[in-house]
Amino acid sequence: MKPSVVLYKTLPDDLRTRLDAHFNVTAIDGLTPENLEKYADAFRSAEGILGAGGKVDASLLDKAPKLRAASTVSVGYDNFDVEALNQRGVILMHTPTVLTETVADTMMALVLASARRVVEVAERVKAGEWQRSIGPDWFGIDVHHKKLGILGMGRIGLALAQRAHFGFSMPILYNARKHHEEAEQRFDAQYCDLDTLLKESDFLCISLPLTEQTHHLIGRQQLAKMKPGAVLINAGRGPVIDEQALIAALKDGTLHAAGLDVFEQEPLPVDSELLKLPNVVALPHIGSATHETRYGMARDAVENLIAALTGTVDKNCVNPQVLR
Ligand SMILES: NC(=O)c1ccc[n+]([C@@H]2O[C@H](COP(=O)([O-])OP(=O)(O)OC[C@H]3O[C@@H](n4cnc5c(N)ncnc54)[C@H](O)[C@@H]3O)[C@@H](O)[C@H]2O)c1
Ligand SMILES: O=C(O)[C@H](O)CO
Repeated sequence: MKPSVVLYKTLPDDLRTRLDAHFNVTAIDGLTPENLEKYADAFRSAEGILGAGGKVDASLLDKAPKLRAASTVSVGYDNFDVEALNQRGVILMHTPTVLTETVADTMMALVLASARRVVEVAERVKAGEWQRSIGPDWFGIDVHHKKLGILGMGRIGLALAQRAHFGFSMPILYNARKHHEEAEQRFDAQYCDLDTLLKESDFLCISLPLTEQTHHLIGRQQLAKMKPGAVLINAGRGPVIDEQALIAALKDGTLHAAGLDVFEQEPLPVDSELLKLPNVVALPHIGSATHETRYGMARDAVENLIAALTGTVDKNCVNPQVLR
């Protein structure tokens, strides 16, 4: 008999067909409390779950006693209680690598848009304000040759460093849990502590995961240490930055601008102060959102679940210790 799985994200037709060939699939539209109750039988018999978003914690796992594998269509897995998965021997699979270059493109787009005020001035053109040659009130700041600080030199940080080094002649500074030899050798990236990164970066780009250690890592004190007129970019996870402290730093001119793909609350509430600030470029968590990359992530998530439940896991596993 095919293993039962709960699918909580819509897949492209060919990937759904592939999933159906391996599993008895119950498709639901998200891990809402209502769906957990409505599809209680499906969760009770599920050996696998596949989807994106929603909390997977002990209370959900208690409803799925047969669960052996969870496959997320994302690289970030801060919405999973990994400790609870480990205790129950559940493998967690994710989709690193396939999205790395696309997310680095998004970060570079945020760097350029924030520095050159692309969104703000384009809106002014649409509003009919371009009536004569523009003056300094439309100008931005240069990107090329400025210092780019990367907080979180992992897969995405490295791909961003490549773009900044070769494309924009930017010196690279970085902070991470350990030295990144490839970044140092290929892009002449210099490791430094967080304080130095804050003080010296013209552009501080965050590509960190959300963990207990990174939650509000950037708060009032850290923002105060940043170079006057610096630009802050975040495409890691929203709660890495204390959003109220960021709003204050943008309002009092400590920062030139911010380019944000992620927020403490998503979707960003429409009454957020951030949306009232002209020096904020706010994107709706589109880091990996291209047709090609979102398809690749869904494909990898399907293959990950097939490997975890019916084959051999040799990559993309968050907690390989469970397999031993
Ligand atoms: N905006 C988006 O759509 C989007 C898309 C993909 C990933 N992300 C986010 O980006 C994160 C990074 O992805 P990745 O593939 O580069 O991951 P990765 O694991 O390759 O890199 C993470 C880096 O962060 C560093 N790090 C972790 N904790 C740290 C700490 N306390 N202090 C300093 N450095 C620390 C690690 O050393 C590593 O260098 C994901 O976890 C996810 O949250 C966002
Ligand atoms: O972690 C990721 O893959 C992206 O943020 C999408 O959730």
